[in-house]
Parts: sequence; C-alpha cells; structure tokens
Amino acid sequence: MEKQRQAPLTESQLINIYQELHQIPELAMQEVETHAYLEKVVRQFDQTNLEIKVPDEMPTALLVLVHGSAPVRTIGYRTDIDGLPVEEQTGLPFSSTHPNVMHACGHDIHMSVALGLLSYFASHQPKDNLLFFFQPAEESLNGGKTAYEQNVFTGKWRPDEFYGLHDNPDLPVGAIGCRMGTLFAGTTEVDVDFYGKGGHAAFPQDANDMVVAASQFINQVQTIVSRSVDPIEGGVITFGKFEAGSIRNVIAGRAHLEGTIRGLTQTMIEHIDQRIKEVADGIAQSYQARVEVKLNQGGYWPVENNPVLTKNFITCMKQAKNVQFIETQPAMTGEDFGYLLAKIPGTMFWLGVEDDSQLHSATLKPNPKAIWLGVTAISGFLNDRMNQ
Ligand SMILES: CC(=O)N[C@@H](CCC[C@H](N)C(=O)O)C(=O)O
Repeated sequence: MEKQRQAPLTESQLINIYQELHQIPELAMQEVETHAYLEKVVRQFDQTNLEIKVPDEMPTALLVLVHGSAPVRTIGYRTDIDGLPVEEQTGLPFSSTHPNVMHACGHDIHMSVALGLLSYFASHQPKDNLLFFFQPAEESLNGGKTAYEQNVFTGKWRPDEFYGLHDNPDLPVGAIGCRMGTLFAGTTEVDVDFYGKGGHAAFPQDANDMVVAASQFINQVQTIVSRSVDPIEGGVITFGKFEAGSIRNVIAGRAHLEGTIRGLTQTMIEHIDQRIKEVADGIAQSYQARVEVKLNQGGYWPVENNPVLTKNFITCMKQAKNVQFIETQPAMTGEDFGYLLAKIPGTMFWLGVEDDSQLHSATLKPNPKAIWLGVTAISGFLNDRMNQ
C-alpha cells in the first residue's frame, strides 16, 4: 500500500518556482545560484525515500534518488539547468536579473517540470527507483558527457533507462511530441581563425585583409549544404559569431569566426566537417592567409531514441486520456542528452510551450501552463512504466 506523505507541489507553486528560476539564469558550469535554489526546494520535500548527491567533480550538478517500494529497475529523468548569453527582451515582470544571461531555451520550464515530478514521487513512493539528474552545461561544455566520463552514474546512481524532455514553442501547450529513431541532430562546434597582415586603411596593397578573406569564406560555406549535401538528408552550417578589426581605418590582420554544424547522422556531420576544412584551406590559399580550423563535437551526438523504450513511451502517451500526443519530425537542434542516450537506453521528447518566439530568442515566453500538463503526462507515463 502506498503511504501518503506531505502534499506534492501544486500548479501555482510550480509556476512560482519557474518565475524564480527564470530570474537567475547562469551560464554553463556556473550554475551556482540555480544549484542552491534546486537543492533548497528538494530538501523541503519529504525526505523519507530521498537520497541526494552533489558530485565533487561537478559541483553544480544535483542527483536525487527516490527509493522505490519494490524496485526492478532504476528509471532516470534528466533535466538541464543552464541559461544562454542572451539579453532578455520579454518585458516580463520576472525577467532575468543577470545581465546578458537568459533562460532563452526554456531550461527553467524543464527544471520546474522535474521538480514537480520529484515532489510528486517524494509524496507517493514509486515502485521502481527514480533517479533525477539536474544537469549543468547543456548549451555548451557538454555537461552530460562530462558527468558520464567523471563516473557520476556509478552503482545505485546509474539508471537502467533514461528520459528527458525539451520544450517546443511550435507545439500546443502541454502537448507531448516524440518520434522513433533520431529526434535531434548531432552538432559540431567550429572555430575558424584567419591570419593575414594588418595595416593602414589607405594602403591595402601593403596589408592582407582578413575581413575580406573571412567574408569570402562565409559566402562559400553556404554552398556546402546546397551543393555537397544530399537534400533528402539535409544539414546545417551557421556561423553566429564573426569578429574582426578594431577601427574603421585599420585593416584587420585577423578574423575569428564561431559556428555550429548539424546533421542527423554522424556520417553527415563528419562529411560537413571535412568540407569546412577544405573550403577554409582553399580560401587561405587564394588570399595568402593562414587558417586554423578547430572542430569540437563534444557530447552533442545525434539524439537516437531507443526503439523498444520509445515505442512503449509513444504507446503510453497516445493512450493517456489527458495527453495530446503529436508525432514530430527530426529537428536540427542539438542536445548532449544524445551522448547519454548512446550510453544508457532511453527516450527524449518534446513538451509544447506554444509561443511565437523561437528557442534561443530574446523574446521567448514559454507558456507556463505546460509545467503542470507536463508533470501530469510524465508522472502518468512513469507510473505506467513501473507497472510493466
Ligand atoms: C536544444 C538546443 O537549442 N540545444 C543547443 C545545443 C548546443 C549545441 C552546441 N553548443 C553547438 O552549438 O554545437 C543547440 O544549439 O541546438
């Protein structure tokens, strides 16, 4: 018989938590205030079946194990906790209080859902063990991979299967989206540095202008996806950062570019990586410049949903009376949960937050009603899974 304990968090308490978390976004591996907030909330739950671990190797991570009543497995639930270097422009009364940092990817929604689930299972002891992993550094620095490599998931802290969500502004509020196979792309971070010769703006013949070389490079890489990638498979190359020069009348001797490459298979990512290097070398040669290309995939592997667990997840969500389930297409967003799913089988899925703004936008305003709907849908699934 399940023992009733202290009441789980209510919808309005969870929305309040979301608004408080929204105000304190922090960048990858710097999530000190967020970590303290999460730990404070978790310690207010009924502790009877809870065990908390803060790994020495990753002090902003938080693991909470809910001991089951008759466990046959440990089910993992992962949420990311970091923000982005974006200056918020939502005008919300609970906007970020941290200059130039914002929860522009909805990780505040993710954390609130996880806390809702955890508070529910702290009050209603699950049958299986449940492991909640509050993961730092999803947006950069691949916190998932780092945690795995630092043996955070050892012994009783290793889940047998892993689940995690990402919010989606294009889906109706509270809808659950998922698909068999690849959900998200793999990504590679790419840095390109062109080195030439600075000089006076008036004497271009004595200099070697890297604004021109890097601009040509940017134009030419646009042809990689349009001319070297199978259109049915697709791929993405975006350079979001271009730095060169210091003043109008000095020719820049250096240009620095930062971008991201995306593909739905590892083969495609490696193909695009190779073409980037070739284009950069060609530009360097034609402009008599030197170029350095650095590619780093880290843990951003394609997010491959496990066939058996995902079929079960989709079936359960489709059958749930209170859940709107939508079968989605693969997306070119990246996620270091892809690395964890390559090590531990599981499923990633979307939670609709219905908004006109896109992820990573300064005006993103996810609909907070998604939190309660998400908690209801996912706790239903987890209870279902534990009875199989
Ligand atoms: C869901 C989402 O937006 N994820 C990020 C993941 C970052 C990937 C990595 N830092 C890169 O840029 O390659 C995304 O940008 O898709």
